[in-house]
Amino acid sequence: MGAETQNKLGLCDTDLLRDRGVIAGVWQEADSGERFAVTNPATGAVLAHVPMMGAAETARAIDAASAALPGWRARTAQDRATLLLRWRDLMLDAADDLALLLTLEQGKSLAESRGEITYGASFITWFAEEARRAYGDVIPSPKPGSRLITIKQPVGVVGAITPWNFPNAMITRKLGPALAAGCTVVLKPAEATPLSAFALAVLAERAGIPAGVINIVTGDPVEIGGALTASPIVRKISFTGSTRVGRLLMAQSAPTVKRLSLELGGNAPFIVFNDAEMGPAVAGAMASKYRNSGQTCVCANRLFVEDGIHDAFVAELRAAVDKLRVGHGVEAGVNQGPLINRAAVEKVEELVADALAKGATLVTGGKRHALGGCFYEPTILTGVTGDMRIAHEEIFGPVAAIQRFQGEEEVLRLANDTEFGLAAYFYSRDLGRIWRVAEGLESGMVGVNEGLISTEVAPFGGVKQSGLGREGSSIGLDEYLEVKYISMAVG
Ligand SMILES: NC(=O)C1=CN([C@@H]2O[C@H](COP(=O)(O)OP(=O)(O)OC[C@H]3O[C@@H](n4cnc5c(N)ncnc54)[C@H](OP(=O)(O)O)[C@@H]3O)[C@@H](O)[C@H]2O)C=CC1
Ligand SMILES: O=C(O)CCCC(=O)O
Repeated sequence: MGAETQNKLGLCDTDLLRDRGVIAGVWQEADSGERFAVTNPATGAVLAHVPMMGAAETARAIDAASAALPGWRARTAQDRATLLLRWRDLMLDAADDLALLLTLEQGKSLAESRGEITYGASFITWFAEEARRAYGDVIPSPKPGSRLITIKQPVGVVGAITPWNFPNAMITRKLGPALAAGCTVVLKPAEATPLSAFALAVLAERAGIPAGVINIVTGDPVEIGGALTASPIVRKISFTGSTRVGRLLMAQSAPTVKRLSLELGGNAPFIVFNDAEMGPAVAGAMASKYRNSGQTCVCANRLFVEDGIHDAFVAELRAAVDKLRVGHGVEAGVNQGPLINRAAVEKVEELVADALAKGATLVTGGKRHALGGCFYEPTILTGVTGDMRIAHEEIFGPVAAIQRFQGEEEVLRLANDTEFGLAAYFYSRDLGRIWRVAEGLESGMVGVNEGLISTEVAPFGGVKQSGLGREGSSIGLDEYLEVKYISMAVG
């Protein structure tokens, strides 16, 4: 890419903008020479053209990761940690550029992008530290003259497939533990947001992470996913994205019996009981619902508000929503960027139209924003009921869909009436209820009196059809390690 194109985006370090995949340390085009455009969802402007790779390039990337594996896993955990921390430092030094690139290709506000870069880097720090604590066990033997021990070893080559809603942090949440454990990776970032992935690879190279440890292929998701899952060399698939694709990857991984981490769709309930403190409940709903314009898998998807507090809560939520500022993420003061593409806007429109046709009430918003393109107005609907699509499907947009309820029993039944089980939130000041509801919710994560619960130190993941495994936390490293049991006769 020419220096002029790179400079156009306003990066200080123009070398961070790349437009090729990387295999065995070599930045390269697709075999066919074909490319596809990466656009800014706020303006439609083309940011870059990147390679349309497929099965053949993926096979070479797998071979590169396999060739790099013996050297990488043989290093000490301390050595890998040193390189990872150097990579982390470079990310933080380049935070402004990484955030700008992220906002340009994904749309979220610069403030949110900066937050994501810090959050993304935190996974590298955490797993660099955890790498040195991949302890095994000594097991008291049931027979004399024998010693039983376990050791932990890297799974091997990992295929990582990541989504567009967190173009930085979903990569570091997978590559941090994979590399720390001693695995090598073939990464397929989302079609909409490959530039953040390439920038991370540039920094990894500068940090001294050897060629072949991180390989990136962009292009046809079916071909790339097919090649990764079919390969007997790839021992694990780590995926974040829709439940539909997660199911597919699980089925495709069956013939080679791969390890799987699947972080899939959510339908988070956000429950406000009569005894909740109003201020924090509204602030939590704003954070949980409107972060990233509603495009996270842990966003409040269904808000259940108890009868006695319902009208006051809706009024306060509306006051807060009406203060949101929609616009291009790079503009000062904007906190609601565009949705990722036209299809996302159309899906939100369909869900809102279906709800209104079935009797929901529009409190505010409810249509495309005057800015046009991919912008949608922050919206509140009340009177939502279980027969509406919006109560069952992931909205992935800035729409608060509010249902009224009476009592703990009813709301637990409603909250659990979904095939998903990722995050759930509730607000109450009753200690007994807090325990009962936290235990009764069918979800992998629960926020009690808070709407933002993600952190690198805690296990992130779901139950039911929201996925398998956990990312972050000490458990997150185990997802990339195999336990080997060694039994020794010592005479
Ligand atoms: N859990 C979460 O965080 C996310 C949930 N979603 C949910 O999914 C909906 C659709 O979003 P979408 O971006 O289409 O999600 P997808 O699940 O389609 O995309 C996620 C990743 O999977 C890749 N992918 C798509 N099809 C295949 C395949 N057959 N084999 C292997 N990889 C594949 C995508 O590639 P490519 O980009 O090239 O298509 C992307 O890298 C959203 O509206 C939301 O409801 C979406 C993103 C994240
Ligand atoms: O939407 C996702 O897939 C991840 C949510 C971001 C986070 O809170 O970690």
